[in-house]
Amino acid sequence: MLLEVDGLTKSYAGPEGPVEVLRGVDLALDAGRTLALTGDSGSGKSTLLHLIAGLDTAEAGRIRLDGAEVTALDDAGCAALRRGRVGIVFQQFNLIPSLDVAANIAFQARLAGRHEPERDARLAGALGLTPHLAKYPEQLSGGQQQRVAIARTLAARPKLVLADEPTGNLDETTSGAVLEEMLALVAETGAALLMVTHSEALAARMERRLHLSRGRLA
Ligand SMILES: Nc1ncnc2c1ncn2[C@@H]1O[C@H](COP(=O)(O)OP(=O)(O)OP(=O)(O)O)[C@@H](O)[C@H]1O
Repeated sequence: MLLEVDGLTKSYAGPEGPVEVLRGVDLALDAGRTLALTGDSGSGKSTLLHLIAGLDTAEAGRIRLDGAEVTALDDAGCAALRRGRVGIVFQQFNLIPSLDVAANIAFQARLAGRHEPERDARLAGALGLTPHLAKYPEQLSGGQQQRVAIARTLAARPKLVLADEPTGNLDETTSGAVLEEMLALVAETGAALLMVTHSEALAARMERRLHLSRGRLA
């Protein structure tokens, strides 16, 4: 199993004491599989993705990813895991302002030691970024920046893609292209895809769907 989550619990401080957002979440995802994660706004979907990526810590429970115990790693260990094996497409694009689009797309693949210029070029073409390769992030629209962030993640060929509403700012045609590229990565490399989405059409393209409600997945 590529990803196993057992009994994950997470609370945040609220005005009247801790509020439990996740109350014992269990999840298993195998390599080469796709899973849609749905749930109302504020149900804890982003929180779960952050915990899996090792960007935040849980109070209880266990996350195992590709043989590593994420919940037992320190910050440096989590960073190394993300660099090598996990691709993150979150709502903050985190592009590097001093690098042009081409260098932003190549950045993570270079860090992971897996840079292939032909792959970058193909992704840029598929996501409509070829005319923008020499531009800087500040010269792009929100949707263009989002596509650069997606291309950067897919260029690095991670074993697990964690995507939080990856097509939120995109029109239907571009959303379709993004989904096709994510599914192509799954088909080519056996990556697993865990996608948070409010879109019925996107969720329907995933093999499985889980709904987060009252702190639990069903
Ligand atoms: N750093 C934080 N401190 C306190 N509360 C937080 C924090 N982050 C999230 N929360 C709360 O935890 C709950 C879950 O938030 P989360 O962002 O995981 O929801 P979500 O399902 O991803 O929502 P959306 O679909 O609107 O993006 C919300 O009630 C939110 O207010």
